[in-house]
Parts: sequence; C-alpha cells; structure tokens
Amino acid sequence: MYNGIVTPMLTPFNRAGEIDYDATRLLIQDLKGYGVSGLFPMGSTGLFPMFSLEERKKFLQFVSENRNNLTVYAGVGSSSTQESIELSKFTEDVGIEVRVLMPTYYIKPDEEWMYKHFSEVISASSNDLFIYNIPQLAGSWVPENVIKKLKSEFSQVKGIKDSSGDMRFFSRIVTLVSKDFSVFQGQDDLLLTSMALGANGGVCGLSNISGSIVDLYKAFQSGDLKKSREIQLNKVNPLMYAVNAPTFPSGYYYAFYKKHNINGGYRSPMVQPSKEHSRVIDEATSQQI
Ligand SMILES: O=C(O)C(=O)C[C@@H](O)[C@H](O)CO
Repeated sequence: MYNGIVTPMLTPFNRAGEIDYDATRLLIQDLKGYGVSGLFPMGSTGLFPMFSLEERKKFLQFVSENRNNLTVYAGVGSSSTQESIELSKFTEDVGIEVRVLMPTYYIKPDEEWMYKHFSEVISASSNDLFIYNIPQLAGSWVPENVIKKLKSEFSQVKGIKDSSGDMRFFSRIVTLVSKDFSVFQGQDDLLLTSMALGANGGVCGLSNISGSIVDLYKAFQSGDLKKSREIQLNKVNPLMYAVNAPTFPSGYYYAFYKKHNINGGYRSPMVQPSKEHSRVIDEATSQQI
C-alpha cells in the first residue's frame, strides 16, 4: 500500500541549464524535513521531456542513491515505448521501487495503442508501476476500462495518480482503492476533497517548496477537518495559484531558487518568471509562515 505525500521533484538547473546536483541534494533535504513519504523524479514538474535518456538515468540513479530513506517513484514516461522499456529496466537496476507512466503523446494513441504501450512497459521490469492520468498535458485520458484491465492483469500495477482535475472521474477511480492499489490526487487544491473520498494521498507540486501540503495531509489523517480545511483554503490554494501564474512549472523553480538564494537556471525553452509574477509568488510564499 502506498500513501502519504509524494513530491513530483523539480530538476534544479544551473545558469548554463545543466542539472544542479548540489541543489538537488538541498531539495531532498527540504522534502525529508517537510515529512513527505516519497520522491517522484522526472515527472511533469521535473520537465522530463527536456532531458536525454542518459540525463534521465543519471538523475534517477542520483535520487535513488540519495533518497534519505524515502520511497522513489521514477517517471519513465516517453512517447517511445522502447525508451520507457529501457528506463523501466534501469529503474530496477538502481533499486527504484515504483515507476510512473502516462500514455504516449504527440501521436494520439487509440485504446489499443495505449494498452500495448502500458502492457509492454509494465512487463519490462518487476518493480511496481503507477498509472499517470494527466490528459491536459499528455493529450489523452487513460480510460477507466484500461485502468481496470491493467490492474487486473499485472501484479506490478499498484496505483494511479490522477492529475486531470476532474472530480467526477476521480470519484469513480477512487473506488478502486484496496490494500494492493492506491489512488493519489495530483492537483494540490483538490487534495482535501480527494482524501475525504478515500484517496491514499497526493502527488503535489507545492511540496517542493512548502510543508503546508504535508501539514494538510497530517491534519486530515488525525481527524482535524477544521485545520485541514483551513490549510487547504488559506495556505495551499493561494500558494498554488501564485506559483502557477507564470507558465507551469517555472513558478515552482523560481520559488525554490528564491527560498535558498540560489542563482538557478531555466533550461530552454523555459523562461524565468516576469518581475510581476515573481512579486506575486514572493507575496504568497511570505504568507506561508
Ligand atoms: O509533476 C508531476 O508529475 C505531478 O504529478 C504534479 C502534476 O500533477 C501537476 O500538479 C500538474 O499541474
């Protein structure tokens, strides 16, 4: 059973646009301090499509070796099934427990294509796998019948992370929760609602830069609905809307660099947030204390 708050990690850059491993170490220390339960490198917030296969492997191995006793959920998404298979095998070689996989993208897959991608990648290694539903970025939904089919056919399939923001869809898939299958919410402002419906936790971008997400999770788990509602509405949501003012996910990078006074970079084509967006983010982060 997987639960808690998992961080879809930033991939910090230096000014030359290369991965900054010292800053990554600092990020992992932050996350351990906030009390997250897992690390999710090379997801959407981690900008996985911007990296070569070799860069992805090196970063995944670094996170696995510096995990600080946290569970590692490795993004193995690609529009190439062969690449996702290669990354899957690599995650097993470096001791990563969970893979995270969305449908292939750019060329829009029909259900048969989608099932073929998932089944071939799932079978490529024995470690667990979470289905990743994020239609607004991947360009296609993972249909409920495909989710149920993969869940029933492959013992590696241990959960789904839904970032669609569609609570009707979420309300249906959350009924799949069992001791062998977890359902995570990928949108921070829907975390409390989702946990009230039975979600096992969340994969929340804000957990890169604030302890409020874990505080919300802990308040709900302790039965303090009033406190969890206050955190959701007065801390999490305003910060989420502020860091998403600039194009996703540049605001998260700005906030992390600012927090640690790092002269961090933005790999092309990502652009540093404007002065106005930076001011909005600074104001929202100052309210978190
Ligand atoms: O970065 C990821 O991979 C996530 O899971 C977080 C994602 O769901 C964002 O919240 C989408 O806005």
